Amino acid sequence: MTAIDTTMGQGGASLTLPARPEALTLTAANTAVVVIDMQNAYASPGGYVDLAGFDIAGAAGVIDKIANVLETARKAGVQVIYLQNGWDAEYAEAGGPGSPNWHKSNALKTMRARPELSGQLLARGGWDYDLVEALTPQPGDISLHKTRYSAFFNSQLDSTLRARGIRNIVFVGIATNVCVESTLRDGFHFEYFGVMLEDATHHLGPESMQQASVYNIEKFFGWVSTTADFCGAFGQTAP
Ligand SMILES: NC(=O)N/C=C\C(=O)O
Repeated sequence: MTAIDTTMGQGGASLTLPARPEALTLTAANTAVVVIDMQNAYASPGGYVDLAGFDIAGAAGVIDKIANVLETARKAGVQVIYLQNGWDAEYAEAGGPGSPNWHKSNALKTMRARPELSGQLLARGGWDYDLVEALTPQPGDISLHKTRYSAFFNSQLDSTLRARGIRNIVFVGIATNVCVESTLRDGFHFEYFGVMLEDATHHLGPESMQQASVYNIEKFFGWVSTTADFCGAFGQTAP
């Protein structure tokens, strides 16, 4: 099958990333790895999603996969961009009762139900907001803050990507069916090619959520690949 060419003839050493439903031809320079919300809130016992009653057993497994992806990306000269989800310590950025976010956020709901947790969940400056230690950003990586599920909303992600000529976003992180999919969908509408590494993402809710996102992305919004294929393709490029 012919690969889809995302380089638009702009030159640079191109490579082919195996993906479904089509392989993609891209360059290290026109690609970024976007790490969605690998914070204690989403991946550590005692973090927000654990306290809110979600099963986080599968989260630990994606940390190692993401670490491999990031190591390969940095060596290949692919820009690594971290997103962290949350709000200021006073939760003004979360919106008040006039915001759907105030009503739907399970972090805010958990704190309302358990006032002893007030101020602890997803508040900038706290442990819950911090990235998991194993995925600490390295020199050259970019860290951005976001306040809603989509990393494109009210953030610097689009300008950061456009200023660097990046057209392809490789997604890793948590949660597949919430912030990863929301961001990939918005990226699609902003003309980015979104590729999700299915084994470097983890869902919230039943396993069928992961499968539904994979189907949605493969069929409508982007491409699905794996850690092994990403590392195989980019591991052979000189920076
Ligand atoms: N990072 C995410 O996918 N977050 C999902 C839910 C939340 O932040 O409440």
